[in-house]
Amino acid sequence: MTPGARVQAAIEILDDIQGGTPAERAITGWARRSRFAGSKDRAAVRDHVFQALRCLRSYACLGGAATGRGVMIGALGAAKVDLAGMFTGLGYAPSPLTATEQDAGFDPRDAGDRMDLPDWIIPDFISALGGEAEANRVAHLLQQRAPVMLRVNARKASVAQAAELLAENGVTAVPSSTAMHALTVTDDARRVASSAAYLDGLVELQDGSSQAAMEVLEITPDARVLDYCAGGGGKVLALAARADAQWYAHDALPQRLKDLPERARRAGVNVAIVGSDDLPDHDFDLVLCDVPCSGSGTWRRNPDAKWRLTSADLEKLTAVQDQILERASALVRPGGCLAYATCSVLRQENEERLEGFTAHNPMWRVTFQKRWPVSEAGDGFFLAQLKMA
Ligand SMILES: C[S@@+](CC[C@H](N)C(=O)[O-])C[C@H]1O[C@@H](n2cnc3c(N)ncnc32)[C@H](O)[C@@H]1O
Repeated sequence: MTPGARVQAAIEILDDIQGGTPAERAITGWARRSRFAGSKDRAAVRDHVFQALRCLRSYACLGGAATGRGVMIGALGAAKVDLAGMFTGLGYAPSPLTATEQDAGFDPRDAGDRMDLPDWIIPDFISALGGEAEANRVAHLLQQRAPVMLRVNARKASVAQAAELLAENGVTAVPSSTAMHALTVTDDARRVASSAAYLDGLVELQDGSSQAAMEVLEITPDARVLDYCAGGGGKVLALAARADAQWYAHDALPQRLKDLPERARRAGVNVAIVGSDDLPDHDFDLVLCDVPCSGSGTWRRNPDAKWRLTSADLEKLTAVQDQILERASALVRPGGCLAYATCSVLRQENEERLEGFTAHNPMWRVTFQKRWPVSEAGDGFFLAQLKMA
């Protein structure tokens, strides 16, 4: 595909997304209809779409329209691409800009346009981040592509050994100060999944802030540790890499756990999967709740989510978070710990949930609480540890 044809494909996919189709489904649908597109074309089109979604409102201003075409005009203009050279109408390239389109763009003025956030969330976003300066900084980072980060499995390799092995397969990765075993991939992230370091369990894909959070949880030797919302198992695998304990994973949706056995095998650890009916009360030394959340600290990885989230969704999420805390707390043995984590920056999903929980359950107190900020080397993440008084 020519560069122009890739832009035209992105325009069509963005129109599909604006029409209500979730981004992943819109991209997959286009790829199925476009058998001529090779893997490099698919990656380039996906990159266009994801970057456009990160900056949907600001690009719509710059391009003068909130359509797929307007957004891509804004995106390419912001990237200083020669628009006349791209919008040629030749082959599958988009048609040339009309006179109206050439003059339609303007600089984003409103806060929501500048920050690329839905209007309804801006007050909460600013207050959660302690003021406009930090909110603008974070919003700006969410407009950019996220770093690709790896966690080196300390059971199998040092950070330096893992970086060396990755380099043999064409992946360049450098140590990150965000977490002890973190690497940031600086070149050819697409080769990670087929690299020997990945296939042999020396590295896992994991954001730096998640890694840093899993470094601070207290694990006593031989403890019984339950990852209550385990999903793909990223958190329990990070914990299992640093301590010897008995590891258990649970998820309300068991299909979410499907990759965990293979990931645990690669990592060289045992993680037992437990169903909801097989969870005895007061049985675990530590129960980690990495709860479902808005993902607002990770919106640069999943930018579609920031436009889909509504205030009603946020309310439903906080109700689920409360239910999880209540249920998970009953699984902790006397003297044990409960951990609560989100990848959200919002107070409603973090501090306010803990305030509500400890108000209803005064025997629990928060012993540790930390926010990891959105940065060049990590997503927004929140972790609290609670003990029974
Ligand atoms: C943030 S994701 C977990 C990510 C995972 N810990 C990781 O590191 O890969 C939240 C998970 O919670 C699960 N979940 C949702 N509601 C739940 C509930 N009531 N009880 C337990 N798990 C739930 C979801 O299916 C989802 O897999």
